[in-house]
Amino acid sequence: MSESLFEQASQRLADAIAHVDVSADVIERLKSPKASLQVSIPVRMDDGTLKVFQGYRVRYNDLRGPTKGGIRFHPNVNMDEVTSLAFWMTFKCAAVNLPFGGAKGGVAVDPKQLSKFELERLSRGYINAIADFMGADVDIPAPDVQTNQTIMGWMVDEYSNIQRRLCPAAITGKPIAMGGSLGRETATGLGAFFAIETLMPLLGMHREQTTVAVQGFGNVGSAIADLLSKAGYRVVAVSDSKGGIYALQGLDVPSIIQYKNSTRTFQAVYCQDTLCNIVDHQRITNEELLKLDVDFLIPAALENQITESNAYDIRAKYIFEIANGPVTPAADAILEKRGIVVVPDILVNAGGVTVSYFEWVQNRSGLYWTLEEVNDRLKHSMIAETLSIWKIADRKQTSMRTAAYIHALTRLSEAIEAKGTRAYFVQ
Ligand SMILES: NC(=O)C1=CN([C@@H]2O[C@H](COP(=O)(O)OP(=O)(O)OC[C@H]3O[C@@H](n4cnc5c(N)ncnc54)[C@H](OP(=O)(O)O)[C@@H]3O)[C@@H](O)[C@H]2O)C=CC1
Ligand SMILES: O=C(O)CCC(=O)C(=O)O
Repeated sequence: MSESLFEQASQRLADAIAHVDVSADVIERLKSPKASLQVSIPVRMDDGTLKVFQGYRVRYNDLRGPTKGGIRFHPNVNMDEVTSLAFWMTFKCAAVNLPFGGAKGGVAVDPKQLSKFELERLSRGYINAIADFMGADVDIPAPDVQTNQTIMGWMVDEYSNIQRRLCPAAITGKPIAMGGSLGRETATGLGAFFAIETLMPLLGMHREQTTVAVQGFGNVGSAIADLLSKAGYRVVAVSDSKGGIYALQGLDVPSIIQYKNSTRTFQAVYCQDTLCNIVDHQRITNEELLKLDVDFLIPAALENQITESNAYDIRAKYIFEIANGPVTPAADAILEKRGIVVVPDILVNAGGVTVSYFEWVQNRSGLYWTLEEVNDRLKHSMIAETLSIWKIADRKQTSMRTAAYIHALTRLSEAIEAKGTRAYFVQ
């Protein structure tokens, strides 16, 4: 029988434990989620029929602070996936030293099939169903796959209505007009950019000679492609759920973003040489994109994209995981043997939750920051944590992933030990 996603995720912890002096209590506390909730969400559809959707929220661990993590709307959402994502959030928040634990949520739905009003009713219904499970000091949701600022706006409004007071700090990634932070929308991409730029000199790489392929062209994929191409990297391939586009001489990313925003698909881009400003571009599949001969491969879509069945075909020199969990543990082992360096999700994509933290701080203090302030703080944090993880990998002779888990586990262990054992745990 194949392993569940959560069993795979847990292996990352096992790899790190071998390198850190942590007590059996700490390991035991981190093996399972603190609380998991599954809810049925009845939604009145525009045609008058009633549909019930399944929603999930998992609070994995709150020993470093209230739990934090996004909400995903996707047909494949299930408890195993949400638990894994909540586990990764726990280690991500600790890896970049945020005073948060980890959580994640989602609804099994294809939001592309819903009207805007149906989507709003579903979003409000989800919050209604999990309202007792969340809050600014308990659990703070945010956007993830196929959710965005608008949806967070409906959600925070619904939560505030339930509480009969404004609760901006209960959800981050909101519209600016509702207390959202400047810079949150681009934060995941920008955080990844700072991590990459920090590593460039250490890897002996130069922007202009570096080719990049990005899988996934949503919030984070389009942002990182744009930032890298503007900084002089050669972005040669991008893709969305329908397939990708490749041009050896480099793509005109801003034109593709504009086209994607107006059509929601790359299909049109393939046929629009003038819009892409490229002559020799070709259409590729997502599987082909992963196997391109590039310097940097950036998975920015979903988990389990690089597995033992395609890991031997990967030709990139470095993989920067912006998606959560795009490389399986079995693939990791193969890539490591082949000398391909994987820079892990819990570091590379931590910019989003970092600016979510800044949003929460601003909501609670009532003092709002400039975009420059937000981005400067993000930059400072990403550089510091990337260098710490790089140094651990060097000192302990481990992969960057294991180093990131060692870094996070050390902080989690301190929090767990500091709390001590409550009397009722002792027989
Ligand atoms: N949003 C955030 O702040 C954060 C996101 N992440 C992670 O980044 C990843 C992407 O999230 P985000 O950008 O927000 O999500 P979006 O929904 O904005 O974008 C997802 C992108 O992936 C594409 N996609 C979906 N399925 C596939 C597939 N099978 N092959 C290739 N591309 C596919 C989508 O295509 P199409 O456009 O056709 O739908 C879309 O372009 C996720 O793993 C998420 O957990 C991590 C940290 C923070
Ligand atoms: O911004 C947040 O709180 C969470 C972002 C998220 O879901 C993630 O990092 O995977």
